[in-house]
Amino acid sequence: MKKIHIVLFGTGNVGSSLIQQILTAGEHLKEQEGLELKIPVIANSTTAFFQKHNQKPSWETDFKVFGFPYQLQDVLDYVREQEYENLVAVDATASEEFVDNYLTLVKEGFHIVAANKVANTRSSAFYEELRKTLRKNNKFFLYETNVGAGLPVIETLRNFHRSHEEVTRIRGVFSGSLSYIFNTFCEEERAFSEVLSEASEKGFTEPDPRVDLSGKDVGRKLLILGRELGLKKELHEVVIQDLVPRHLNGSSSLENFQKKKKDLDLDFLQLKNQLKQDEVIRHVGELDMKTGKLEVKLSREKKTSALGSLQHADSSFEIFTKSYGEQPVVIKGAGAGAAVTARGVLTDLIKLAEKLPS
Ligand SMILES: NC(=O)c1ccc[n+]([C@@H]2O[C@H](COP(=O)([O-])OP(=O)(O)OC[C@H]3O[C@@H](n4cnc5c(N)ncnc54)[C@H](OP(=O)(O)O)[C@@H]3O)[C@@H](O)[C@H]2O)c1
Ligand SMILES: N[C@@H](CCO)C(=O)O
Repeated sequence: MKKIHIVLFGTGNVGSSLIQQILTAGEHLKEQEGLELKIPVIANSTTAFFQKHNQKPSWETDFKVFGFPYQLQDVLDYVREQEYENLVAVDATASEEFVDNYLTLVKEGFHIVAANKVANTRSSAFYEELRKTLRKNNKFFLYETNVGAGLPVIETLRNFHRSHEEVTRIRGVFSGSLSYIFNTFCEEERAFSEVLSEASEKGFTEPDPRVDLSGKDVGRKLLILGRELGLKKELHEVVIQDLVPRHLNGSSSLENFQKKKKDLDLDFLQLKNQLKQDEVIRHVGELDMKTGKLEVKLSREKKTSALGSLQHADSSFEIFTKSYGEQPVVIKGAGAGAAVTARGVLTDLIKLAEKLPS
């Protein structure tokens, strides 16, 4: 039986669903994959919990009762002392700062599986250094859920790139939360801020929903896909339509934004009122490999079009390549949500295990 030891950072929507899915899939993984996934350490931003035995369904209570304030070094010391084999750090945070730990984690013997998009969208220098450090230490970094949650977008693109298939363009609705927000807002007579709150409650938005509304989250996804295809770009080069009013942007607090988010309602209502009867608003990302342009913007689409007819929190990625010609390869489905994202992380863990010795 192959054993993987997971140190989980982040116990929010994605992290907690992942624990539940690993617990539920435990016997199946042992029987079908010959794989045992253990989670000896669970941590959020302030508290860590060292599980002396395997994880239990009661992990949340244990986390509250036995969790303690920690530094990363405490975790590193603990896992070294336990001599765990096949260590994996799962980054289910949205933290910019946590990514500062990646190089240390790799040097300390961890593979990394990340839902967090930050590492892949920092400077090219960091992007390269991380990959160099991974190679030098024979470690793997998997991050399928960085784009399209559980949808196999990165894997598909990587397969095209590896087989020398020329990807010319990718267009689509890259954001699950903004898909839900505009699908609902255009369909129903409700205030924009109300729909935004609902998307957050359903776990579709980033912890700070302005990361979605500002277009930064989709900008990141475009950059991640572009870099997979060999494009040398930085996040600041993505052309982004920012939907956050200036007085509520990153220089004001999240609390202030939550208090005043009704300020968004009038502008979006006016936008909706300008639509023709057969039109809807969609939040669209475009990556043009020929010009190297990456763009995030709102677009008026026909209700009957592929993007106009999207439902729920569905994303849709239209991938144009040389061999497929005018007809794109389309990957479509839930683009956000704890369950689908956690399933994508779990799939990455299984793929990682296949690469490791027994
Ligand atoms: N939700 C989705 O549909 C979806 C889809 C694809 C990818 N993702 C990505 O998945 C990640 C998590 O999303 P989420 O919805 O689960 O967010 P969330 O519910 O806000 O959870 C974030 C978790 O990260 C923890 N955290 C923050 N900083 C940390 C640090 N420095 N060290 C350890 N833990 C830290 C938080 O702990 P505290 O409570 O202590 O702050 C919290 O437990 C994000 O990067 C997001 O982009 C999400
Ligand atoms: N906030 C992101 C989560 C998935 O990355 C979205 O709405 O698409």
